[in-house]
Amino acid sequence: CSDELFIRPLSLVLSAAVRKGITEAVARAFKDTRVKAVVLCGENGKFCGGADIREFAKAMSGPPLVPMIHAIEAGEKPVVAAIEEMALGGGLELALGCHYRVAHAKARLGLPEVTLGLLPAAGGTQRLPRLTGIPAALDLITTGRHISAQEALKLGIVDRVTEGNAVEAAVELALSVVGRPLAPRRLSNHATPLPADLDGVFEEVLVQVKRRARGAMAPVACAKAVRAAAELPYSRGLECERELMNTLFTSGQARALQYCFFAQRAAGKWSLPNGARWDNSRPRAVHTAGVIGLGTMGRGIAVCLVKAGISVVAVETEEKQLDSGRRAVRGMLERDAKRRGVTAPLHMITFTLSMQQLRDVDLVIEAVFEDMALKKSVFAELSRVCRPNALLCTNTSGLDVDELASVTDRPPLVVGMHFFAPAHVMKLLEVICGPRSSPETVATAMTLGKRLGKVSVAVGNCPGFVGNRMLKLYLDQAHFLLEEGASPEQVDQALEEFGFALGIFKVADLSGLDIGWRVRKAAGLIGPDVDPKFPSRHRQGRRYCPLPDLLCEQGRLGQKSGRGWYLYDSAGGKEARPDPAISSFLQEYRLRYGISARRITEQEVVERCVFVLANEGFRILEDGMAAAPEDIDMVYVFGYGWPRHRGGPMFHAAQVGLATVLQRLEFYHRQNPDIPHLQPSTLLRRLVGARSPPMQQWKQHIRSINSQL
Ligand SMILES: CCCCCCCC/C=C\C/C=C/C(=O)SCCNC(=O)CCNC(=O)[C@H](O)C(C)(C)COP(=O)(O)OP(=O)(O)OC[C@H]1O[C@@H](n2cnc3c(N)ncnc32)[C@H](O)[C@@H]1OP(=O)(O)O
Repeated sequence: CSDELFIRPLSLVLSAAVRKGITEAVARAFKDTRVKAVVLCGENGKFCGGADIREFAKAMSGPPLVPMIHAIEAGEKPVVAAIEEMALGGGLELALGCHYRVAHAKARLGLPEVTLGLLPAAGGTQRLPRLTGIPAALDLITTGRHISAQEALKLGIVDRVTEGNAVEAAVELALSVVGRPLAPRRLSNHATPLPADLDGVFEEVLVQVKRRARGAMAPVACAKAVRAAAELPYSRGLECERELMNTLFTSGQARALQYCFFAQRAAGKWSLPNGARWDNSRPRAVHTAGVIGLGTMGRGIAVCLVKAGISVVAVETEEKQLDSGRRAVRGMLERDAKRRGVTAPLHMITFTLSMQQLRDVDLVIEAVFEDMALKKSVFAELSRVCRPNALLCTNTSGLDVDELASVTDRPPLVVGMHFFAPAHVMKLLEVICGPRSSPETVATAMTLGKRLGKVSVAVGNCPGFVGNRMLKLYLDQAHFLLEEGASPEQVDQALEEFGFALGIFKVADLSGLDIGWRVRKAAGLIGPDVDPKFPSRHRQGRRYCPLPDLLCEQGRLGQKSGRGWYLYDSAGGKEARPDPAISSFLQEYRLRYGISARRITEQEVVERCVFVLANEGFRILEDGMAAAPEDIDMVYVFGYGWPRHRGGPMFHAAQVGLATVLQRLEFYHRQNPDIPHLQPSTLLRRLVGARSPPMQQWKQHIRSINSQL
């Protein structure tokens, strides 16, 4: 119309073309005497998802963001951002350069650059603190969390929130402010409001960020940039922001985190050998679900389902377990509802001792004890009870999904849904596609995972699937290192320095050492043929470490018994302390077997534990149990505490250099010829022979792809 001009970016992201479009249109609008005010909005009801991450890997082209935003802020006509759906990263920075901001009530705002190993380098670290003050800006910039429009209003980030049409509300606001002075609306002119204890605030944030993401550079750089906003004038703060960004931009960490962003999305695009794919297979609607077994896993799964709006029938076999399950699930739902200020949806879950109650559900997730015979009896019973088209899913962590399917009347409707403990918190869902799982079944499980807020990764049906198959070898290395002279705390410290949230022995104590003990018994590694007093260090033709079995025999089961690889204050205690008894136990063990302890370096701990993961990842690719290295990496990042800023074991191997990984594995294998998993995989050798092509080309080097997916 005659006195206003709409400028519409062309897409979700601030690509070079979009920046060009905005720069030119704003210049035109500022020049055009008929235009009194400008409203900036997005296409298709989405304001902006930020800079185009794909452009970061290319040479910079198109107008840069910083001067573009500066020109908007410096303009003599009011510019109002109409924020629909989202203003993220560079998108929010663009909005902060506008003189006013109107958001739709459902919009989300945030500066998630830190999650990509970067910082908001289009003036965001300088403008936001001037608007909200230091603590709120530090929180948003160092965590990257998204906030609602209501929270943004409270923080002063937006001027108005509307339930109606945000563009219309922005136009109304724009017209109402024509002629008002713009200088007070330019955030770069503002002085940053300072907290009384500036040093204290920053010290606390640095402690928090280091705890949250050990070894990650970006959160620390983000805090430094905000500090510049507290101490320097805007223009100097901007320089500091740029310098910090330069360092981050070229770092391996930023590359790894951006890789994770795309790998996470790629994992959703599954395909099966029969041609079924994410985009040609329709998932079933799931309104009601059954959960069988209310142990730790079943409880978490039931909570996830209810929170996603699915009615649940939860089944247990005995009154006592049912009661404690009911209390636990209700407690979790109530705490969650309290935190979110809503009513707990307790009416959506029924607790019962009768399998008959599952007759009408759309899908069942079995989460009973990890025992094939027990699971088979449950699946046979489900076949009898459930409607013929109900999906039957198992939360097994490693058993043969096809063997389970074979006892049912509907193998195509059977699929694995492997959740990770605690199931209502952990983001990973391994969807195990049995050879007979139908495309619709896989599509339903993958889509349900997404609906539950999980990162669903389709994997093949082999012992341990992807995650636990690799974990076993990682754990083996850690145990062998103890035999050779390391202590649990030394191994854990090296892994935590590498970036793992928790070292492997702390994780083992947390999960319970008896879990692996039971699995080893079932695999015939412990049994009547093994002398309990003097167990051999070789089983089934390879080196075996009986240390964890010996610990379990002493009743040291981890946190739950107050003692495991570490000592805890009490049963269930959380604070792990090194235990002198473990040190003597290891010394006696080495003495008994004639092992002379040697000094083990941090490098050896990390290389053996981490390279063995990647080595098995290559074998998994060769076996067709994962469709791509990205899938393996996402399993490790979202399910096993792998440090995101190192991309995943496969990405890390590529970063270190495949030739180096090969050479180090050969070295360790020469030292330990009885550990077959240190022997480099065929695919790794072939890739090195082909001069280490990029990850996207790895699959081309598998001789005969026998995809199980
Ligand atoms: C030497 C120094 C030089 C420095 C020069 C650089 C200056 C930089 C200045 C400023 C820094 C600003 C940085 C940024 O803005 S970084 C980006 C920040 N934004 C984000 O992190 C948001 C990322 N996106 C999301 O969170 C979500 O995608 C969403 C909320 C926007 C939408 O979610 P949803 O509807 O679930 O869709 P998908 O996630 O599936 O995404 C759809 C599709 O779009 C792709 N995509 C999304 N966001 C981006 C993006 N920012 N860049 C590129 N591509 C993006 C996504 O990958 C999907 O693609 P598909 O899989 O191919 O379908």
